[in-house]
Amino acid sequence: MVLEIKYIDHHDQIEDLGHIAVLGFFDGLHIAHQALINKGLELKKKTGKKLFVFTFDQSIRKYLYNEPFYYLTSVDDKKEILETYQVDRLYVFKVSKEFISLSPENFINQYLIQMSYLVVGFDFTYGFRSVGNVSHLKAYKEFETIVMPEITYQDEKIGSSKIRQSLDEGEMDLANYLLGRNYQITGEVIHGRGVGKLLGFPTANIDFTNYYLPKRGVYLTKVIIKDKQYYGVTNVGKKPTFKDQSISLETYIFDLSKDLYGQIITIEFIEFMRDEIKYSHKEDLIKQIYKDVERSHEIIKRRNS
Ligand SMILES: Cc1cc2nc3c(=O)[nH]c(=O)nc-3n(C[C@H](O)[C@H](O)[C@H](O)COP(=O)(O)O)c2cc1C
Ligand SMILES: Nc1ncnc2c1ncn2[C@@H]1O[C@H](COP(=O)(O)OP(=O)(O)O)[C@@H](O)[C@H]1O
Repeated sequence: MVLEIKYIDHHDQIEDLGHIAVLGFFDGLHIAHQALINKGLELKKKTGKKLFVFTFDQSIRKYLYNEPFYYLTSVDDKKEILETYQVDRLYVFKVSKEFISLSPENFINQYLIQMSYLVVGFDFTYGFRSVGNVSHLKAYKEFETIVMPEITYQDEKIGSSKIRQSLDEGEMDLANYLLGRNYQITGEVIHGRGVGKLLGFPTANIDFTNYYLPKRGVYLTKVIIKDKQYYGVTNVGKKPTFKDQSISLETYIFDLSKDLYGQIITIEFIEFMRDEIKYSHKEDLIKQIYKDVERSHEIIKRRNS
């Protein structure tokens, strides 16, 4: 099903009447977010109404504090995931000074008053200074508000902070469990320094822009290129063996030999294998990468058996 995507700003109004709106920033679109979407889907099946998801183009908190935001899922990632859920439309609020100044009442009146159902999480807040909350929403008689309770994992709230923490620790099994899929980064293949080919391991360097990077080191990954799937070994890091200290995300892709520059590819992180090492001789790094490739084949076998 093709999902329609509409960006809206503080001038826009929503013309559709009587549908289901699931609201949230949804960074990660993890299993707790998926519970909200599933609730919306259940209502859609029961009532025949359309299912809309409302999200924001960036984190309002980071916008307020003027901090950079490193996301777990881009808007395009969210669109792709929601396509598998029979969501009819994705509305993306464009965060701006005017948008965040909307009072809670104006926010509801402008965008949501004509909906039949609102589905939100227990800690959802909205409107200027986030003063609108779920009890305010429940007071509206125009629509029914369904509040989804907190979902926990080992007594902790499942959320993007917990996922970021597991990515920081290289705990990919936990991160991927909480996400309900493998953590992935999609971006354009850009030029590196051309050293990879000289080492005998050409690597596709990805422009990861504002994505949250997992712990520095070497990973077994899956690589998706135009719907075809490969395995690879990915290095996230500063390549301490060399002088260049910039962080890169680069992958040696198995069973592939072609020019990838300019293509948009997806890297899925499966398992953290080791930390980055600073070698005095590049020959030792080459030997280590041979070992990484060998070990990654063993991991693939173990995981697929
Ligand atoms: C599987 C793998 C493991 C790597 N491990 C290390 C490492 O431990 N230390 C290091 O300095 N660089 C490591 N690298 C990065 C290489 O140094 C890098 O691929 C090379 O510098 C090529 O950079 P380029 O893409 O800019 O040409 C690794 C790369 C791969 C693909
Ligand atoms: N198996 C492969 N895995 C990754 N990239 C490959 C592979 N085969 C060919 N390439 C191509 O080679 C380029 C990488 O070569 P490399 O010397 O590492 O250059 P750069 O420093 O620009 O990344 C990739 O961007 C891609 O176009």
